[in-house]
Amino acid sequence: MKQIVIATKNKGKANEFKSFFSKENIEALSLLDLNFELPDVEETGQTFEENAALKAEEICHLLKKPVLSDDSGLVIDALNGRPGIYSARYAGEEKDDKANVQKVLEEMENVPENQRTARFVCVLAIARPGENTIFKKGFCEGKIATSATGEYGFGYDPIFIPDGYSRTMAELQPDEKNRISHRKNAIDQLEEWIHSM
Ligand SMILES: O=P(O)(O)OP(=O)(O)OP(=O)(O)OC[C@H]1O[C@@H](n2cnc3c(O)ncnc32)[C@H](O)[C@@H]1O
Ligand SMILES: [Mg+2]
Repeated sequence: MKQIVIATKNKGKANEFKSFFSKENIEALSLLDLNFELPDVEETGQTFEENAALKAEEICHLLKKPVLSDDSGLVIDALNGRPGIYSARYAGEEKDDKANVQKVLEEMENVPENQRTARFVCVLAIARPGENTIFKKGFCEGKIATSATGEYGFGYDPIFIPDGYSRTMAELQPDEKNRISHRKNAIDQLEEWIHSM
């Protein structure tokens, strides 16, 4: 079976990639699956693209094979685009999903329904030894709920209501999230590269 390394230590993301790639008969291995220690790549970029490139290129350089990375986040209009590229560490360096969700809910407390628009963004980078890095970007439009509900997914899923739905992303079955998500929309654009693997 073909394999692809995903430069992520996020279990929720890793599981979604495993599900997408298994449909193509490719095994997706995250950094959590590799039985040697790889560094935490510092995400010092100012854009999703810069951070995705940092993660894919550093791990590609160490492993000497193609590596895919994902830099993603939640962009909220009423918060001028925050948490954006800081989504993972919005409430602090310990990357606590529940604390991040709570911080957003508090900041959005007095924002009326029609101003709660937001989108998930996913930038994928594929770094290959000796070649230029490829980027693909996907979005999922929606709005911010007034409380957290649902047990599926990860991150901000419990407070994100995708357009066309009345439930949060965390209330959707994983298969359903994976049909409409920002990650799915970015991965769909990888088709040509996947078939050239
Ligand atoms: O950098 P890696 O190791 O991949 O893992 P990370 O969790 O730090 O990932 P990012 O730097 O890309 O930060 C993205 C954050 O945005 C949020 N996020 C991204 N995709 C999401 C999704 O599908 N559903 C809910 N929240 C998501 C979630 O809080 C992530 O921690
Ligand atoms: Mg990160």
